[in-house]
Amino acid sequence: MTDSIAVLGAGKIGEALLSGLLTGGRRVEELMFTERHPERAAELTARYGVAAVDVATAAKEAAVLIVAVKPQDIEPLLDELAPHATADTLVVSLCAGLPTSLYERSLDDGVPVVRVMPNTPMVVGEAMSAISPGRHATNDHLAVVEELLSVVGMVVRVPESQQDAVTALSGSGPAYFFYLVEAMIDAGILLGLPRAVSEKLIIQSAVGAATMLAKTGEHPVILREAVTSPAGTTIMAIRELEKHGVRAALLDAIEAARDRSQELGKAHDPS
Ligand SMILES: NC(=O)C1=CN([C@@H]2O[C@H](COP(=O)(O)OP(=O)(O)OC[C@H]3O[C@@H](n4cnc5c(N)ncnc54)[C@H](O)[C@@H]3O)[C@@H](O)[C@H]2O)C=CC1
Ligand SMILES: O=C(O)[C@@H]1CCC=N1
Repeated sequence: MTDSIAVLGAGKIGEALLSGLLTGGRRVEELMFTERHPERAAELTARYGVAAVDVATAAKEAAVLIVAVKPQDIEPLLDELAPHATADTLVVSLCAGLPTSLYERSLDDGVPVVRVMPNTPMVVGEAMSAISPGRHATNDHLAVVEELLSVVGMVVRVPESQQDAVTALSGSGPAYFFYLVEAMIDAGILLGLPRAVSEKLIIQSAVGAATMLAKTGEHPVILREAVTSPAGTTIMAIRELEKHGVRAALLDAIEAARDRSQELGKAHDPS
């Protein structure tokens, strides 16, 4: 099993990872984090018992450093990290858009970097994480990251050139499903159902549909056709979705997210 792990920047995704790792069997003593805001650090230590440390301590004590700050905050973090990271430190970036080359330019030659796009369902052990090696990351480094992240969900390897698309699909993906669920609950309210009933109906339908997708291996079209009776209720709803361009809206939305991921990378590229 991997040695100690430090999360650098314990916001939403950093906390989701810490909590997922603890639920998945990691011991508190194997984990640590850095956090710019002391109140936030105190809150997390109180909640999980994990120690807040400084970057120098994290780099000295942890075998894996997981960067989870906003892309916009990466430069000061790299300035802090650069004097301490060596070829024995594995740096794992969770930051949307940021290429491994950005880290390699700032850190000593030979520091291995793995770029990861996870998602928040890691908090319930159902993350989808895609990982890509930087220039100095070997198969062994990828295996370490796979082992670490498999505790909180599924892991796939992708070429780094696909990471902006992955970010738009599975990194942001949970938000699209939450948005859809929110809108469907509102529809229940529109039809006069009590909110609690509407929430229960839609959330269990989402769980059921997701479980069917995951467990039957059937294509979504086949599963949808099985719900859609001739001249029935479902086809009336599908016609409205098509009329309102929901499919095209999704294609545009995910393309916009991919473009934003590319922009975030370019904003930190001096060339
Ligand atoms: N929220 C999500 O669903 C996902 C986020 N990501 C990526 O994870 C990263 C973090 O995102 P969130 O957790 O949503 O942001 P966040 O703003 O909730 O968390 C970032 C944390 O880093 C801390 N921080 C900033 N600079 C620091 C420094 N120099 N030293 C120590 N702590 C520092 C901030 O105080 C904050 O608590 C981003 O790069 C994002 O692209 C990736 C996948 C999913
Ligand atoms: O919205 C964002 O930029 C981050 C990256 C993927 C999910 N949340």
